[in-house]
Amino acid sequence: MKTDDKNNMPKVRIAVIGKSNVGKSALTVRYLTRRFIGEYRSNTDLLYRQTLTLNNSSLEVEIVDVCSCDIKAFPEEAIYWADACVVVYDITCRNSFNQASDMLQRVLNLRSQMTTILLGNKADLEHLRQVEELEGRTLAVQNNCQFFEVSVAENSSTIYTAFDTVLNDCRSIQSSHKTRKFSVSKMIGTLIGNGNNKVPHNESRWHSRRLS
Ligand SMILES: Nc1nc2c(ncn2[C@@H]2O[C@H](COP(=O)(O)OP(=O)(O)OP(=O)(O)O)[C@@H](O)[C@H]2O)c(=O)[nH]1
Repeated sequence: MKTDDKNNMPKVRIAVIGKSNVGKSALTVRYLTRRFIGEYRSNTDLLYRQTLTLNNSSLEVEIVDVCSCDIKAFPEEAIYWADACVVVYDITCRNSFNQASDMLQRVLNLRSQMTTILLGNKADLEHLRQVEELEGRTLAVQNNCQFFEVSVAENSSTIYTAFDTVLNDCRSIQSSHKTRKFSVSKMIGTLIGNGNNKVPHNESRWHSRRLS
């Protein structure tokens, strides 16, 4: 299990990706603070760190909010860094759905076992809808991930369900890795490596932010 070196607290890292303007920053800030920030302009990737309580235990959560990524500038580094990925689109923007579809494929090509969810945002704008809920659900099924439709603006409770699903899934994977690690000899571990298959990443280039 990934732990914080200082206090042994379990840690889960999440990458939030999707086309520009789908609400990635608003979603991240809403989840961590329950506040809605209407205009959130940023031209850099932001790394949020927060200690949360999940199932009565403390958990260090790190979320990288990848700014305006598209398929040409796919955030590979963030995908290798993270334990889980939240792919966001805007239900009023067909193009953002198409990009989410490409991104899902790309994520799963890089890390086929990664915990991934698909999230359709701006459900409050029903009159402007361009992507039916069933299309989102179908895309998620095709990519073997969970699907949620939410409105960050209206503070849908589904936002918290979605993130809790991700965190619970990551923690159970981390626990099973930990158990497995102790059940094989150090020699085998040395020979086969840790199986992370991760490329080096430079976390320091992300702007770090702690919200309260
Ligand atoms: N109506 C509505 N607007 C939303 C919702 N979520 C976010 N927005 C608005 O959508 C716009 C974009 O939100 P951001 O959070 O900046 O989107 P982003 O994906 O981080 O954008 P980039 O930083 O450009 O990648 C802002 O004007 C938000 O107020 C929502 O659920 N409903």
